[in-house]
Amino acid sequence: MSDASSLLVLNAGSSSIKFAVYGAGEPPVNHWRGQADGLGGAHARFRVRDPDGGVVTDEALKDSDHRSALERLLAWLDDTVGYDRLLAAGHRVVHGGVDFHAPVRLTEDNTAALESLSSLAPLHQPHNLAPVRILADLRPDLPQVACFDTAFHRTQDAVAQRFALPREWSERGVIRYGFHGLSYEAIITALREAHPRIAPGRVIAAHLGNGASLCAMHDGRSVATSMGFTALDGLPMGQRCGALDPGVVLYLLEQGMSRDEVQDMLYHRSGLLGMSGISHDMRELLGSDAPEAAEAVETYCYRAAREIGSLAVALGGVDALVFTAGVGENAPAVRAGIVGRLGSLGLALSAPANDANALFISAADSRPVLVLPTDEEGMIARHTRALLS
Ligand SMILES: Nc1ncnc2c1ncn2[C@@H]1O[C@H](COP(=O)(O)OP(=O)(O)O)[C@@H](O)[C@H]1O
Ligand SMILES: CC(=O)OP(=O)(O)O
Ligand SMILES: [Mg+2]
Repeated sequence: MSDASSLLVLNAGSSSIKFAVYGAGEPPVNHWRGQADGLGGAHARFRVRDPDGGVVTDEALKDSDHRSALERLLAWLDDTVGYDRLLAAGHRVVHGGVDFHAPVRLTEDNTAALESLSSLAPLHQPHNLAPVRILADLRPDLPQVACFDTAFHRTQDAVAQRFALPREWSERGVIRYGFHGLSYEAIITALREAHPRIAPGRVIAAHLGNGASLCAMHDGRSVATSMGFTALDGLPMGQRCGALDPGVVLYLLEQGMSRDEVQDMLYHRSGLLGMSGISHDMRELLGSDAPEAAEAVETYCYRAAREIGSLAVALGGVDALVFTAGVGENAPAVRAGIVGRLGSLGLALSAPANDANALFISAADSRPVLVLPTDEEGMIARHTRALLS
């Protein structure tokens, strides 16, 4: 495969389709990134940027459904790289369940199998897979590949994946899958390439974005992670509750809430939004002087620090900590609120480096603490290329 051919990468959500276009050489090189957002609303837009952030296209979408957005994207690709130059589409699919441990070429059968996992990732799975169906219809000859958020964690020991439930349920796939695996793989790949002394060590990565989780890695392999059976577990997130006493769910049901109402509350009305009553957006909470905003941020940092302590035990110590994703890459106050609680692990920040969002933000006498941009799309491009060549 040559760089003259292109790979399309899609990360589709409920109201947006994020995409990136790569040259198909080794390694794939990014040419454009973009998104169709506001889908389903009155102000859907289609935007494309070059790798320097320059705006290539920014226009309103006449029709705001996912199919129209993909039609616009394909038309733009036809004009830009040409129909024959597009070799494949690689998709982020959040849940691979028991059966999918590595990227796969999508067929009718495995697409249906992945759709059947939708209740395990209601925020993501149906939206990740809708474009697969639409593209299969619009471009039946285009190979499509699914890359899973869960796959990277399948190397974990059984003890890390087990719930303390009756064995029959573990055997039926009720285990800790873990998510954000493409992001953690991108982080370990970046460490291997630029910081080869850190990569093989005991590394904890904190992916703090809309969803948030932690991953403990040793020798570049996932050892433990904070998310479990679904992407609700672990850290409090923008709108999701994170780890919760399961007795709370029973109590809510007993109080007369329906299953769907409980699901809506835990996925959409909890986390930073629920605690603050103001917003799910960390930027807004950090800029607010309401005490509820400060309490929500404090709980977020406290819980992340506690969970980092738990992962440090799973690793038998920690050699480096990496922050990534929207909050991790851009919010010095959150990093300070977390690392300020981790002195007992030998971790401390340099305030000026942290405030500058520098690559290394640790104090001189601390183990390394880094800020690294994640690149889920780049990882998908690499997997898609590898699977097809
Ligand atoms: N400068 C910033 N300060 C604080 N939080 C930020 C900043 N920039 C982005 N964020 C947070 O990052 C979150 C989005 O993270 P991101 O990784 O882009 O999410 P996703 O890719 O899952 O949609 C936003 O909800 C916002 O709260
Ligand atoms: C799995 C998950 O939570 O993903 P995101 O952070 O994109 O919502
Ligand atoms: Mg994300």
